[in-house]
Amino acid sequence: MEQRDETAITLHGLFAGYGRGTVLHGITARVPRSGVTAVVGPNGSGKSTLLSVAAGVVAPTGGSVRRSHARRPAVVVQRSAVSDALPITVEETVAMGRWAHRGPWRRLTKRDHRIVMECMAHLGVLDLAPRRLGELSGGQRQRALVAQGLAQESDLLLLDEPTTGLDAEARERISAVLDRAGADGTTVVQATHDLEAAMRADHCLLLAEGRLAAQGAPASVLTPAALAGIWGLPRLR
Ligand SMILES: Nc1ncnc2c1ncn2[C@@H]1O[C@H](COP(=O)(O)OP(=O)(O)OP(=O)(O)O)[C@@H](O)[C@H]1O
Repeated sequence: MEQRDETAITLHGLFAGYGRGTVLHGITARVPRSGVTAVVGPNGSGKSTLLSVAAGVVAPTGGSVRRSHARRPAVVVQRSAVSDALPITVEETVAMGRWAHRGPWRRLTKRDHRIVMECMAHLGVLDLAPRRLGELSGGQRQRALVAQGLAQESDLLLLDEPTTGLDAEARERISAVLDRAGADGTTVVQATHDLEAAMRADHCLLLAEGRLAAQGAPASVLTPAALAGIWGLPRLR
C-alpha cells in the first residue's frame, strides 16, 4: 500500500513498439509520485515510446504498465511535431489546455481564462499572447507548449524534450516551472537529451537500445562510466 502511494507509474517487463517492430524490451521500472523524473538515452533508445506508453497512446505488447493517477495525463509533444503553418496564437494554444475540462466547443470559464493567463505568465510568454505560434522562435514556441501542458492541471505531466536545443534562459525558465510543478505534487516525466536538466531531476531512467540501463538518483545513474559506455562521452559537461 505504501509503495503504491509513492509510485506514480509502475512498468513491469514492458514490451512495446509499432507494428511488428519492438522498441521497448522488457522494461521494469518505476516513476515516483511527485517530483521530476528524467528519461535519458541516445537517439532511438525508446524515450518517446516510453512516454507514449505512459500516456496511454501506445499499448504494451507484453508486460504491464500501471498508472495511479486520477486525471488524464497532460502531454507536451516535441516542438518539431507542431506545424509552422498552424494558424493559432499563443493564447489559443494555451487555452486548448483547458479543453480537457470543457471540451472544444464549450465556452471557457473565468477560472479557465485566469489559469491560461497564469500559465503564460509562468512561462514568460504573456507578451506573446496574440502572436502566431508558427512565427515564434523555437524557445518561445516550446514555452507556449509547456504552458499548454501546465494549463491542463493534470497530476501527470509528460514532456518530450522540453529543453533540448534551447538557449540557457529558455532552458532555465522551463526547468524552474517543471521543478515547481513537481514540488507542488505533480508527477513530471520528461524525455531529455539535456544532461543538466536530467541531473537536477529527482529520479532518472536511463535507456539504451530499448532496454533499461539504470534507474535511480540522477547522480547514481548518469555516471561518467554510464555516459561513456552508452554515448562514448569522456565525461559529463
Ligand atoms: N510512430 C512510429 N512508427 C514506427 N516506428 C517508430 C515510431 N516512433 C518511433 N519509432 C521507432 O522507434 C524507435 C525508438 O524511437 P523513439 O522516438 O521512442 O526514441 P527516442 O529515444 O525518443 O529518440 P530521439 O532521442 O531521437 O527522440 C526508433 O527506431 C524509431 O524509428
